[in-house]
Amino acid sequence: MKRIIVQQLTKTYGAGVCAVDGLSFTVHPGRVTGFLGPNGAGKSTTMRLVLGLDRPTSGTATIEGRGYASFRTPLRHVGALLDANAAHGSRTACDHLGSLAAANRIPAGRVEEVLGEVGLASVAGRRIKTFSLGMKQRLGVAAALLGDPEVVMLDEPSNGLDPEGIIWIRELIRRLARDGRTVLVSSHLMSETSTFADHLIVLGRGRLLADTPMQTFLNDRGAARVRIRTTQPARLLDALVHRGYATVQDDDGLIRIDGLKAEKVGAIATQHGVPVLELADEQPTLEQAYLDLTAEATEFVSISASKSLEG
Ligand SMILES: Nc1ncnc2c1ncn2[C@@H]1O[C@H](COP(=O)(O)OP(=O)(O)OP(=O)(O)O)[C@@H](O)[C@H]1O
Repeated sequence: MKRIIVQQLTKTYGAGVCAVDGLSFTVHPGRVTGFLGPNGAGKSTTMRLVLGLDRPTSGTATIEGRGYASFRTPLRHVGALLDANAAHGSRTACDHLGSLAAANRIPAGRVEEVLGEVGLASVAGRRIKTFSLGMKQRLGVAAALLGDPEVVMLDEPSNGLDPEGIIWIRELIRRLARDGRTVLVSSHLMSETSTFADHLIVLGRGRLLADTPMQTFLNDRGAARVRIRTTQPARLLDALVHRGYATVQDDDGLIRIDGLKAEKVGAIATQHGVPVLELADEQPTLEQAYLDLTAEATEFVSISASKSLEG
């Protein structure tokens, strides 16, 4: 299977905007690579450069060394969903996919197959302009899958999807990787990315901030945290605060302690004769780890967020 290889990629728009700045990374087959970064970090620009929709100012973005434009039937090698609104609204879903299939020497029967796969079989003859955003997203995914490509790139694929659609796209993404394909998926939704990504590439202001397995990213960035539930929270809180640990108590009596492991908290509880109902180390969330990494690289922070950063 082919890799996406980005080497020293730079894209400057007009006089001042450096959307992508000396970027190098490789997206490998057989796993899902989550592509993360704040608004304006350069994710879409990078994907557009891989697809030959824009020319790099310098550097290269290739499929195993070959530029996208050099493929005579590109959809049989690379499938991508970038903009769900890109399809002509006056065409039917079937016509739209049919013309893509013809241009890429893909058997016409494949159109019906992918429409079924994305759940649009019953609206195949409807004009695309009558589709909801979620339906357009599904059609974009159908176009990406049409040529049974080895490489799949999806930009915000769950945009506009209902809860059932979100589960569907997650499973589809996982399956594409299990098939051995090279899968790059951008998203702003951290909780969702953590359900499908094996590996992460994080951009900030056009530069590479991280290129790492997701579990390593979580372990390296997330602080240790324990949660404990007891019948005597006040007594335990007393003992913990006395030792100088930061604690937070939820309304339902659950206590969270930063910077400690469950073993240590259990020992303190035992020492003070506090009965324990629940005790566990908490896995750091992708959101915490990501915010920690990107705090300094965020181009568009809200006014309240920037005030709290200054404070
Ligand atoms: N055609 C263009 N002309 C001028 N500037 C552009 C153009 N396309 C993108 N940019 C700028 O390049 C930077 C990167 O944009 P890009 O859309 O790649 O970021 P992104 O990470 O995909 O953001 P988002 O998460 O908001 O989709 C931004 O500052 C953006 O304004």
